[in-house]
Amino acid sequence: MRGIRVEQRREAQPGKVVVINTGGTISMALDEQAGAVSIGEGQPLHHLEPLLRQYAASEMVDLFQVPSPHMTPQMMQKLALVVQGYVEQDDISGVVITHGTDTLEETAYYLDLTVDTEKPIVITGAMRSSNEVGADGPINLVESMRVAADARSRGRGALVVFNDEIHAARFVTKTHTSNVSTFQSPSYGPIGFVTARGVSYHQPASRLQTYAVTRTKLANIQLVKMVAGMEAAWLKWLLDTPVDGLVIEAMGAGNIPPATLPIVLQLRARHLPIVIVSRCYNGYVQDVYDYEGGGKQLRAAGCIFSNGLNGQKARIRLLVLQGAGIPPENMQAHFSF
Ligand SMILES: NC(=O)C[C@H](N)C(=O)O
Repeated sequence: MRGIRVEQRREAQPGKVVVINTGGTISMALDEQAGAVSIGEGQPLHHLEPLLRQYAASEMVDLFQVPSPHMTPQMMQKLALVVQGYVEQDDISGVVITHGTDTLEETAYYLDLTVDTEKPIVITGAMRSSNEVGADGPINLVESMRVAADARSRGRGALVVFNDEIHAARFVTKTHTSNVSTFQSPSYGPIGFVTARGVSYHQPASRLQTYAVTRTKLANIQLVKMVAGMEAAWLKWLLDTPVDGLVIEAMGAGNIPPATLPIVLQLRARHLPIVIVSRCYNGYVQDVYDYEGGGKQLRAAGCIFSNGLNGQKARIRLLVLQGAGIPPENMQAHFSF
């Protein structure tokens, strides 16, 4: 143990790490009798504060107490403002956020896109609740603390720390319903590891553009997944609903079933921004196919092709871009990064 702490002190930044709790399994407990996991009363993670202080000066605050399927873009926006407020304080060197894992990647990506700072922002959670054998919450929280307190974590945007791995918010996704190694970055892998001796990165720090969300009313962006034999009727509601944008999880390299194409063309005729991503979890979408519903037709209709983001993250990106007032004609450039 002493070795870990010595290494940690050497790399720690002078300031304090703020831990912001938002809920999730990390702050839940298993009720043996009911056989179900649920959110507890009070301040579930505060008993860990003495442990966390062994690694860095810290302060813990409770913002939300929700399971992450209850998370909304409005709550993400509120969290981003709170985080921005903390990172602008000189005595704070980084922020850790505890969050449910189901939508953790969406919140992480929202923060990555909107919080303007070089300071580390780390998001973590747990797959096993606090009183289950092998609970992973405490170790994930301690490791997040070590990452947030480490000067080498600066300038990397929002990071997801889970199961000894450090992932970039842009690439990471939840891949397993129950395994503690659920967070993976398909195609890219983790950008670093948390080891017994310290925090280690195998990629240089890189930070992409952030956006100031200036519009108070968040855009209404829908996400639709294409399936074999999909008919127009499944999409017709989009013509009667006031939506601000649409993300289509298309097939393969970016193609849709022919019956759905007329609806997409009608939506484009109304200048609705439509972002194409793939159902595949590896690779980019491209306009390579020239058949009914093929990528070439989607591109010709002015659909935006995204660079390897999954559907839920492309939705967050479009939401942020609209919130930042990026004009529709510039959207493609902001999806080609
Ligand atoms: N492991 C978890 O945190 C899952 C939980 N359903 C949540 O996202 O809040």
